[in-house]
Amino acid sequence: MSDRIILPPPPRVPGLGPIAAAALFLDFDGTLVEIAPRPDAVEVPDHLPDLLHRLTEGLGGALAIVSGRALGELEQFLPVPIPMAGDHGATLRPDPLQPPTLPSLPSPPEAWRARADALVAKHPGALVEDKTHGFVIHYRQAPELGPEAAALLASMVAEDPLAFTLLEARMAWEIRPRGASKATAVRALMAAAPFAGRTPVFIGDDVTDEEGMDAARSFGGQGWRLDDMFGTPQVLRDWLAEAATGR
Ligand SMILES: O=P(O)(O)OC[C@H]1O[C@H](O[C@H]2O[C@H](CO)[C@@H](O)[C@H](O)[C@H]2O)[C@H](O)[C@@H](O)[C@@H]1O
Repeated sequence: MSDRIILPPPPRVPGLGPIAAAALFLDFDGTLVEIAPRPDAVEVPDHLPDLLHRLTEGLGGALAIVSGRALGELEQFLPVPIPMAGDHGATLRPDPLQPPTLPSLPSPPEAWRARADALVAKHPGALVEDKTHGFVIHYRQAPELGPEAAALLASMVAEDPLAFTLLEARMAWEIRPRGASKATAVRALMAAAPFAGRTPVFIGDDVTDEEGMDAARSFGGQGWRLDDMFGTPQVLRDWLAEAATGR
């Protein structure tokens, strides 16, 4: 793999200067692709998988998708051999040719999931999404459910606060095990080649990305919010395409 890409400044902050020897950490939903009405309705532009593959090669392998999505879903949306971390860092696949590593983490009791199902059943359009070690209540199609979903999941986490935490996402509430986050994913990836020693740049759109951004900063790198630096996923994709040319 070559190592020829120098990241250009983001379009909204041109004074930032180019970044050589970068390691790029990219969030998926709302960052690489536009938010859709449902998790399964996301549209991935045809050119995006190949673009990410070329970028990864040009960065000497140091690009990873770091997402709240389950790894299997990421692999379907982006069927290219690049490093990935799914489930908010609970599933790591640093080497795309090796099986993922699954840190030992708790999973919520079945009864919690059943209570979430019962609530969602009363709100047409809402849905529950399963994760390897948790689940999400999505209320984008049933906005009135937001506060009740938050209260229900908060009451569950209060039953076992050492094992689980509540995460607010975009029109969604999620139960996640403690011990995994986008920060743990960045730290694990930065511990070894090809990421170690590079300048990490984490790009995300959501409150769930803040931990990944902070982790990147702790390695002397940068955490960029999509809104501040690019504005939209389309502008980010254009910037990635410019970076991939290596000029
Ligand atoms: O870490 P990310 O890659 O940003 O993933 C965060 C969550 O994204 C998905 O939900 C969000 O996107 C959906 C599709 O655009 C949207 O319908 C939903 O309202 C958003 O919350 C995904 O379903 C979750 O599993 C991810 O954790």
